[in-house]
Amino acid sequence: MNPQIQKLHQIAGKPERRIIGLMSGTSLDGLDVALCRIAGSGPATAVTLERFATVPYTDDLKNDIRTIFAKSEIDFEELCLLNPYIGRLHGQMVLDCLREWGISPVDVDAIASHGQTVYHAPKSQHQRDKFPNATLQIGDGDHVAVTTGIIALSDFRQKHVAAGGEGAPLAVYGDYFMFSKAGENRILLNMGGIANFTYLPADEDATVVFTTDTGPGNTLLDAYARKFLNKPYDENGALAASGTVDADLLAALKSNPFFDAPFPKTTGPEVFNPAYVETAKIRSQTTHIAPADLMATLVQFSADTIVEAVGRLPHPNPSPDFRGGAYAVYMSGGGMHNPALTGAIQRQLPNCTFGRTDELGINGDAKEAVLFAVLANECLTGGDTSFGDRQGVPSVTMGKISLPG
Ligand SMILES: Nc1ncnc2c1ncn2[C@@H]1O[C@H](COP(=O)(O)OP(=O)(O)OP(=O)(O)O)[C@@H](O)[C@H]1O
Ligand SMILES: CC(=O)N[C@H]1[C@@H]2OC[C@@H](O2)[C@@H](O)[C@@H]1O[C@H](C)C(=O)O
Repeated sequence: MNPQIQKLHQIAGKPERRIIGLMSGTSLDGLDVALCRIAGSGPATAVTLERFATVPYTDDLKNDIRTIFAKSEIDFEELCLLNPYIGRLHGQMVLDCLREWGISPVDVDAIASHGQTVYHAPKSQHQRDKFPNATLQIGDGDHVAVTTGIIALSDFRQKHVAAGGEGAPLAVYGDYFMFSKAGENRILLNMGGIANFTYLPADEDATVVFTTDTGPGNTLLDAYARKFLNKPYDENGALAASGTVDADLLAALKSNPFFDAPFPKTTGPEVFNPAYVETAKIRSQTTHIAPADLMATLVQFSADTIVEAVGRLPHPNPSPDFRGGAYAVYMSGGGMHNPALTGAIQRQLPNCTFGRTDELGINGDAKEAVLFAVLANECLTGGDTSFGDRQGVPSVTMGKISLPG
């Protein structure tokens, strides 16, 4: 037997595995590196987050990625070059983190690498009959494995698409395994570039849970912070807090079929980008809106679309203590650090309690990276949870395996 297959077999049989989850999201702020200790699988998954770091992307790398990011027309050579380049870079970033943490690569069982999403095109968006849902992540797993000498699992989203999903959101699997709690109706709200939430009903029914994108989280805020402030984001929502919401522009921004489509659904910066905002400005005759008022309106747009999606949740199998729309909301992702955004959400959901996933043992900035470690763990050792026969939440394990030698 190939000794590496033997090693894979041995890792899959261990009672506990050390897996590094890697996530670099749509904000392009950096690579999240989460070193996890994971025991069990499925609903019995137990995760300890041992170390976490965000390795910032250089401006040079951000600019390189932006040349091909979320665009329908790109330089194909750039895409081809960035695929191995990002794989190697992510591998090197893992090695740098391990050195800093004083941990040897031989003490890590696997890396779970999300890669860099460069284009996301669910059918609802591309609307071309003969083509399926589609999504593309680069930073090939073979380069991660060979660079680090550690077995890598990667490209998680393709199996989801192959099995009938949109390739996202995948958070439902990790959220259900890690955060579902009998007796509490929970919402796990992640506010990254795009916002999404997972619905975890109090009866813990796996055939009911789902995650859905709700629309923009920080992506539009960041784009205009770059323009108005020459900064990567509007720190603590300061500019937004100094402005006033424009009702006409807000209505124009909300006028998109994505918001009326059923759950679960996905979107991305391919739809919600500055061109979308500029079109809405023209439609609402607000082209001369002041920067602070535009930021305030964009914050309200993100907040309202999150709140309105929560308001449309079904309430199946309510538990005896169901409080009619009162959920325990646990936030994660960079948007939880923006009080303008969290305030606008909390004001509109007075019956909900709000906390961060930190209270549940997982740092909210690390949650998505941890998710991929959990998905890799499931691919290696689990895979028998049935999420039912529903569109968007196929009962499959995900991740392709790259051997380092
Ligand atoms: N102090 C802060 N004030 C305002 N915004 C903040 C603050 N800290 C972080 N953010 C926001 O969080 C963003 C980073 O969030 P995160 O790392 O969750 O995004 P991501 O993982 O790239 O996104 P996605 O989940 O869509 O893939 C920043 O770009 C910024 O918009
Ligand atoms: C295609 C893609 O990379 N989507 C991301 C993105 O970031 C947030 C949102 O849009 C979500 O759908 C997804 O990531 C998380 C981790 C998910 O799949 O659950």
